[in-house]
Amino acid sequence: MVTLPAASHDRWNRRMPTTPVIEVDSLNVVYGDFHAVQDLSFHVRRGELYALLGTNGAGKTSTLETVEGHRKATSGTVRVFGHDPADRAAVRPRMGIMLQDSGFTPDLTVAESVRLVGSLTRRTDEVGRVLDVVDLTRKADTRVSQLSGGEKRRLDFATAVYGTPELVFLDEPTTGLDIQSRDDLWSTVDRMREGGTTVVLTTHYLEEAQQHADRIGLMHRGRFHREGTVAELTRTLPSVIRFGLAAPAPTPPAATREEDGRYLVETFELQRSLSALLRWAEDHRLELRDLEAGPTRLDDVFRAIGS
Ligand SMILES: Nc1ncnc2c1ncn2[C@@H]1O[C@H](COP(=O)(O)OP(=O)(O)OP(=O)(O)O)[C@@H](O)[C@H]1O
Repeated sequence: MVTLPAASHDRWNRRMPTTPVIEVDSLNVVYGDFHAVQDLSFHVRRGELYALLGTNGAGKTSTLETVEGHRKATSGTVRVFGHDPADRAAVRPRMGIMLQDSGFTPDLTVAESVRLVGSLTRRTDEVGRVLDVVDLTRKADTRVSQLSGGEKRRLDFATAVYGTPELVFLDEPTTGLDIQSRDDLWSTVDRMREGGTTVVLTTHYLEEAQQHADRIGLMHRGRFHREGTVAELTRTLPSVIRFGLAAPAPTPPAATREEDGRYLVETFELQRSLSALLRWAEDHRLELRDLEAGPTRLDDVFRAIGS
């Protein structure tokens, strides 16, 4: 079971100054008679990694498109570096956006595509440096149409890396990447953050959000279901102990049987419940098979939505 990165909250409290890079206040996005984003407010501070997560159709894309300046708010205010994001000249050179598909022209080479990022964003960088960071140096002269899915994703990442912008949006950044490429991407993001870059992340890989985010906004049906640090989001749910028993065995105390025949103990006192269970197993000379014990994971917070 995953152990919570206890450092996350502390790290954020210790190191993050309070200057907001993104300020969203009472944002509403309405499509026809459908209210997709409802009175949403959140701030992202300089240097913070903020993960906007949520159920399908929760309104994440609508929110991000508004913050990125691609969509107009129906009402409410959005400020990026203190500017209206529609003021592209003021905002765009300072932010890098890694979309789910950047839509690079298939006939351009990788190097030409990266160069194009520079001229479109008006940020300065060395094409060679960017290719090196996203590990595409060997593919510099390859056409975009000939890249593998993972290589295309790394080229998408170049849009966020080019010129090391102050603010980076990563939309499902690691989808389609192998483990090595994922680790490399996160190392690059970590290095950018050490230099002060602010990151807004959306992902369906909750473990990545749990591991890397300072704070999480968890959306459901246009609103925040919860918002806070990973620890704050998971603290309100009990920790869990799961194990199996060789039949026949007496029912262990405080445990419920799950559909797969394993037992589940939910507790707000993990250490005490675990030692009670171990004593019980010892007394009955029973083996607790595939014993797992740990705090609530972000997955469990998601599963609790609507329940
Ligand atoms: N242009 C549009 N016209 C009408 N409805 C829209 C439009 N764009 C989005 N919606 C609706 O608004 C809601 C929020 O959509 P949005 O794409 O922002 O959600 P999301 O959280 O990004 O979802 P997912 O995780 O499924 O990508 C959905 O119910 C969607 O069908």
